[in-house]
Amino acid sequence: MAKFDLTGKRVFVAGHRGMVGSAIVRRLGQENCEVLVIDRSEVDLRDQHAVRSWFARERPETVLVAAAKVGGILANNIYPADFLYDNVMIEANIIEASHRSDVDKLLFLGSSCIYPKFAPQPIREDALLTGPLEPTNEWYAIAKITGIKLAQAYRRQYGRDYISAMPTNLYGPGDNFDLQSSHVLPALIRKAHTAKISGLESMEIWGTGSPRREFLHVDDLANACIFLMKTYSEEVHVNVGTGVDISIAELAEMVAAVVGFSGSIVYDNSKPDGTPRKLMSSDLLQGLGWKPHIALKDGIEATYNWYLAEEETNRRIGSSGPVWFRG
Ligand SMILES: NC(=O)C1=CN([C@@H]2O[C@H](COP(=O)(O)OP(=O)(O)OC[C@H]3O[C@@H](n4cnc5c(N)ncnc54)[C@H](OP(=O)(O)O)[C@@H]3O)[C@@H](O)[C@H]2O)C=CC1
Ligand SMILES: C[C@H]1O[C@H](OP(=O)(O)OP(=O)(O)OC[C@H]2O[C@@H](n3cnc4c(=O)[nH]c(N)nc43)[C@H](O)[C@@H]2O)[C@@H](O)[C@@H](O)C1=O
Repeated sequence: MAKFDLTGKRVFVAGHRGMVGSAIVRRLGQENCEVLVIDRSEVDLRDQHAVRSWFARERPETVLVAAAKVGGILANNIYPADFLYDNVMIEANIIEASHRSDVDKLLFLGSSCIYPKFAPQPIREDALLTGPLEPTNEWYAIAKITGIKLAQAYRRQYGRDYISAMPTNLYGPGDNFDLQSSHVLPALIRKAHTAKISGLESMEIWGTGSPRREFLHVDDLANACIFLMKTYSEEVHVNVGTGVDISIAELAEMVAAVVGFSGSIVYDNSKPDGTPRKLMSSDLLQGLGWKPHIALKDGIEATYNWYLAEEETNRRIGSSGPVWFRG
């Protein structure tokens, strides 16, 4: 298929207030296109009628699906119904409404958790559906696999150019720093910062510290999304990562060093480790000509600075809770 041109297009970013959606909106500022967004208070994306009506009225020409029920290992484990139901409804409604409204280009965002818990490393795209999932996030994973399959099904049955990208663990400005529902990297920033300013001797982290994860800055992801929108038109989903992973223990040391916390790190083994390792193969995406630019340490420094600025803003406006607290 021909390369896709965003120029002059009405581009709907679903989930524009989230970490990924807001990064995509920032990145689209470099394109000559019109960005459309919806507030959740106006349209709950789980509501089929509301979604269809909005599409019929606003007529987007292309769509990026960054809306989802998202959370770290604990939230995924505690709220399986929300992670399955919300995500299936959001993606099914948006993909079906896009087809009805004749949207021909759509990018669906999944997650590296779609792959089997013990997939061979680095995990290639063809590892999908080759083995059992990690139990802490199988509900979310099944919803995300459904999203990939929906995009493929509309391509096969209706010839739609609907593509899917599978990001690795993400972080950056706009992340969720609530300790119960967040992912590990923002949690470690907040824990190290709290321990530092409280003069604590230690900070506690979950699990054994031995699991390995791959981390990508959200601005790199946003770049990859636009790159794929413009250049990619195949049925197979595309992994988006750095190709490099790190243990949670090493990550905790790195975050503590950036934040300036010099106490000890204590492991709470009652919390789950989850998948032992999920390093994705980046061969497909890098073969297409894309690569990330933000090194992990630089990205953590920038994210910590963003966190401090948010905290300062809250202090100045006398907010009862930080704006980044989503508990
Ligand atoms: N964060 C990560 O590490 C990773 C994320 N991803 C994927 O990237 C995408 C975005 O994630 P991320 O930005 O981190 O998540 P966020 O939680 O930051 O953002 C999710 C967005 O979806 C919106 N949303 C959720 N439910 C509804 C609903 N029912 N109706 C309307 N809007 C809704 C939220 O709206 P509101 O702001 O109003 O709450 C929010 O804007 C997801 O598809 C996720 O699976 C993939 C891999 C890793
Ligand atoms: C993106 C991805 O994110 C999730 O999968 P995950 O990678 O397992 O998620 P996580 O970031 O929460 O944890 C990574 C590792 O870090 C350890 N860990 C230590 N200390 C803290 C801590 O304080 N908080 C958290 N959250 N984890 C901690 C934790 O025990 C685990 O070993 C799923 O939502 C999945 O569906 C998904 O898509």
